[in-house]
Amino acid sequence: MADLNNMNKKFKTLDDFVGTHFIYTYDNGWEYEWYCKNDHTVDYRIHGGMVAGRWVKDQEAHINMLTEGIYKIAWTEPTGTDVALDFVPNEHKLNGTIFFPKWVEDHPEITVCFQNEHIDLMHESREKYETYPKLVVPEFATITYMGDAGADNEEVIAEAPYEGMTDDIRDGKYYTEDYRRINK
Ligand SMILES: C=Cc1ccc(O)cc1
Repeated sequence: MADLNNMNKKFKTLDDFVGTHFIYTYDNGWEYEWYCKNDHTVDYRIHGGMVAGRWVKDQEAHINMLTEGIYKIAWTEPTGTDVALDFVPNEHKLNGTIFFPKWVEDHPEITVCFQNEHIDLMHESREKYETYPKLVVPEFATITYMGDAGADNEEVIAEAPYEGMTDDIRDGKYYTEDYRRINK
């Protein structure tokens, strides 16, 4: 049986981190949901902030354990946005830095979609609009949910975010005991 919301989980190894599903709120109020799908892939959904509504599956990422229980993840996106996350899950916190190209700051609505179905539009937009100056957003975040979804679970991030979704997940109303979606 998978642990749905295990805020007491203790992280030691990279294996402890892979397969974990997190929800967290940045100090600027932006709420994100992020899944370490395997040791080189992440899925995520954005619930609050400049690009709320955006969701992404199968983003390639560099995922490393820096020292016991501390993890660094970095990737570059089809939009040209770069992301670096430092997770300290045993303390329920992380530090994230997002480097947005100017065009995403100017036209965030273009990126608010299920990106996997609009990769060409992301590539066209990053050529068409301005890259610089970049908008750098460095923030600490507080983790409000940690679930053991297991690796390569396609049901974790499988639909667009909706109002109240993160409450449903935290309240145990969204996934079954074996971490499948309840309402499909
Ligand atoms: C732009 C993507 C993104 C995903 C997760 C996160 O914490 C910050 C940015």
